[in-house]
Amino acid sequence: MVVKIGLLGLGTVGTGTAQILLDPSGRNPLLKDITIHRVGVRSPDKPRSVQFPPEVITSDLKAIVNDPDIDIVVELLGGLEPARSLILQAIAQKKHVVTANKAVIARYGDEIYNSANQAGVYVLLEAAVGGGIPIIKPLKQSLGANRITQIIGIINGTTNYILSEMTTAGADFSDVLAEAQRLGYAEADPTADVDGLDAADKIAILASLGFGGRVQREDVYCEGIRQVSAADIAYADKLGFVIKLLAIAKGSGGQESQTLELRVHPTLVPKDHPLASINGVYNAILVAGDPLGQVMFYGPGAGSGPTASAVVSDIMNIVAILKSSGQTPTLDPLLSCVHQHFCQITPIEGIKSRFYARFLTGDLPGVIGHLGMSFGNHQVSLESVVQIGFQGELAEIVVVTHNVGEGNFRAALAEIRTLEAIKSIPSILRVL
Ligand SMILES: NC(=O)C1=CN([C@@H]2O[C@H](COP(=O)(O)OP(=O)(O)OC[C@H]3O[C@@H](n4cnc5c(N)ncnc54)[C@H](OP(=O)(O)O)[C@@H]3O)[C@@H](O)[C@H]2O)C=CC1
Ligand SMILES: N[C@@H](CC=O)C(=O)O
Ligand code: NA
Repeated sequence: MVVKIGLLGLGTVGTGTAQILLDPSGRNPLLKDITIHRVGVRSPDKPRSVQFPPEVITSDLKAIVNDPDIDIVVELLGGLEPARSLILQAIAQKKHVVTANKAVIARYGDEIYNSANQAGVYVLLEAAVGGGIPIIKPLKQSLGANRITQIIGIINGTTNYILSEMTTAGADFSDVLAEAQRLGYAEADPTADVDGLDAADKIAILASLGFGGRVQREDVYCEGIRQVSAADIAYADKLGFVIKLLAIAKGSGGQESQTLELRVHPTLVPKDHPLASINGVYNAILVAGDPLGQVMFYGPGAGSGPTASAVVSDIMNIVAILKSSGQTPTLDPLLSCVHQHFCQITPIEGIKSRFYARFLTGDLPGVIGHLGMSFGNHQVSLESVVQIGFQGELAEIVVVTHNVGEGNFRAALAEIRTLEAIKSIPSILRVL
């Protein structure tokens, strides 16, 4: 039995996927039973690094999802539309779907999985989070015996690449972003990477799997890396931290958790923490659960080959099922998406964390005392206060707090902004 693939998209990930499927020697024998039947792109005449006969390539994507010969639709277009409609149409035609599209799944997962469960088909998405790192299937299967309490990850390769280059080479933000785009790591619109939206899509998916409920994408609190400056990277270094864009999901009771913390923001990570040494396009996801303790998944989080490796593993899973049963009478609950309810998410004001804040002040006696007083007025206790240097006439004071309520911290800052000596607060970051 030969399984026929309809490949939607032949860009960075589509090309990597085609390259694996067209070169099966030395890989799992299942790959020899897969053929790329049709390929859908925007511009069929564009020169490509993988060649297909002209009749295979088309810009008519609807014809692919409706083609009765195709068993599995592999959606590697990106963006919300037409990707969402094509996935739904493929499901309606009772085709299995493999996708790398976290943006669509994070927003329309509810609609897509309800349709897929009704149609009795799989929608697999290993490539959507962590690129080549196996994380979706481990959360669905290998870690299923645990009560998951935390998922903390560096899950955007582009921003990790940018922050790493800014830290090690003192490189300029826009130059590094251009290089990440050239290397195929960034989204078509890199705003999704830089503003933390891509990481927010991904943590919504991971939280849903780890905590056994669906997640509304708009409930994920999200800050990107635009406000992270060379000065903050240097101060963090002096204080024993590196700055990383972290995605965090926490719940106290595994799948019975009443509420979840769900957030993405640049974070000062202690240099001895396992996530501190994850650099470049690499991603890492730390999962904590009972009775497992902690496990960390690490590897290339973006790029053509690594992401394609995850796409093809999903295709192989479906091919193995099709070959062993000839059909899919009931969906395997460890591979499909069975949960129905939506998780409650704690608003960011209700979350406790440590903070780093940098102040530019007049170089006057008593400034540090006034700062300490204002923090104290709002029950914000301080771990350290240091005056490290000057910017022109202004003194630069950096404060790191203990674990405090976000609401208390914001109230203290509001009071501090009214102090005459405080000229500006150029950065406020959270500390792990
Ligand atoms: N790049 C990466 O490292 C990773 C990407 N992903 C995800 O994988 C997916 C694909 O990303 P990537 O390969 O980088 O994207 P690219 O922009 O490199 O490729 C997109 C492909 O889809 C085709 N396409 C896009 N829109 C349409 C449309 N409306 N009609 C017809 N064809 C269309 C393009 O056609 P044409 O070639 O003619 O322009 C192109 O072949 C995205 O969901 C992304 O988030 C996930 C993990 C890592
Ligand atoms: N743009 C994403 C690609 C993979 O999901 C990233 O940089 O991580
Ligand atoms: Na993955």
